[in-house]
Amino acid sequence: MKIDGVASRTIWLQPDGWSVGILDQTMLPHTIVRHTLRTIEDAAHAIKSMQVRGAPLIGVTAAYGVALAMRSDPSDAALKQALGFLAEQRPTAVNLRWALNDLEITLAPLAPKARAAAAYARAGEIAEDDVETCRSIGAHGLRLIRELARDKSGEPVNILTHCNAGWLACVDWGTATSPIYQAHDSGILVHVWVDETRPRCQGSALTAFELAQHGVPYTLIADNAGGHFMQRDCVDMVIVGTDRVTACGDVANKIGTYLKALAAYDNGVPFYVALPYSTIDWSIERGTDIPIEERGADEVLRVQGRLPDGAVASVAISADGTPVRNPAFDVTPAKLVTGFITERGICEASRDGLLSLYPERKSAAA
Ligand SMILES: CSC[C@H]1O[C@H](OP(=O)(O)O)[C@H](O)[C@@H]1O
Repeated sequence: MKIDGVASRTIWLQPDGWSVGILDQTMLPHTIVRHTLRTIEDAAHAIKSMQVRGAPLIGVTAAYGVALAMRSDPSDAALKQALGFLAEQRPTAVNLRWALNDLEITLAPLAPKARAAAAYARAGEIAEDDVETCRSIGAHGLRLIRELARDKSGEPVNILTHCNAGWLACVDWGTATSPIYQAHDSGILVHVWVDETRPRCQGSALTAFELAQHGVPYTLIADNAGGHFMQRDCVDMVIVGTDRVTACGDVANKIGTYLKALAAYDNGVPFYVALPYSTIDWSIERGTDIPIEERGADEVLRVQGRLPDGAVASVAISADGTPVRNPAFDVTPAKLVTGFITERGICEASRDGLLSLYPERKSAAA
């Protein structure tokens, strides 16, 4: 996608052929800052600090983190240490484990001297696969939006989304936003209700930013307003992303998603989850088995913003010493999900639904 009219991605291999560039998402929307990752520690910090975030992008960053580690020390011990170190950075998005498993399978059989080049090649393949996968998610999701548009008599299709499952959560296109971009680009009138998504405000800081850059009409709303707009027939569908879907269709996503799913269910609003194959965790069935990341208190106690003089600052919004819990994700049970939008098509949120699109998994899922 584009930033100020210039084609941009969230992560890229630098011209030197080994260091890795990233867009620092903790500085958006106020400033565009790009960093260079030169070590596995840089990659781990980028994931942990949420300079890069979003399940697919976390996976790609981890893959390049392994490549950086292999450039430094390709030994068996170093490979094992690198995989374990990166896996510790964030627990919920299954793409992190998926990518690390992929790199382990790719690199373990190789002679150490061959590992760095193979790791960079595989990380690049994973990144390019993510671009095509997200484009395909958009093509399938476009069909749903086009069907809704038929009944709108020239009015926009109103879509609510939560957090950021946009191109900033991936390498390009996004998951939840890809159908929106493709509908907009094909001339279908769309409007997006953007949940601000406290406490990290990925909606107000990231989704609003990328939709504005693409010229997609949107309205930023408080997280607590979504149910009200659904009740007033202002929402035609909900599309969110996900960090992990179980083999039976339960969905882990940014905290607050479950509440939106309840409001959608109560108001008969279609609730879709967009995801790539790499976000399906075939090893677990129940959403309650998904590890939920607990993040620091300051994310709730403080907000970052731009001062009148343009400087970006963090300010406290609660009294010092306020006790905080900060779960970063929640789990939406499959029964509240209308369907999944994947790179292979659309299916119901169930084991059978997922296996209808991924039949090669039937033996493993038995
Ligand atoms: C396409 S994955 C997007 C997914 O990841 C976000 O979490 P975070 O910003 O903490 O990495 C959020 O759950 C999005 O739906």
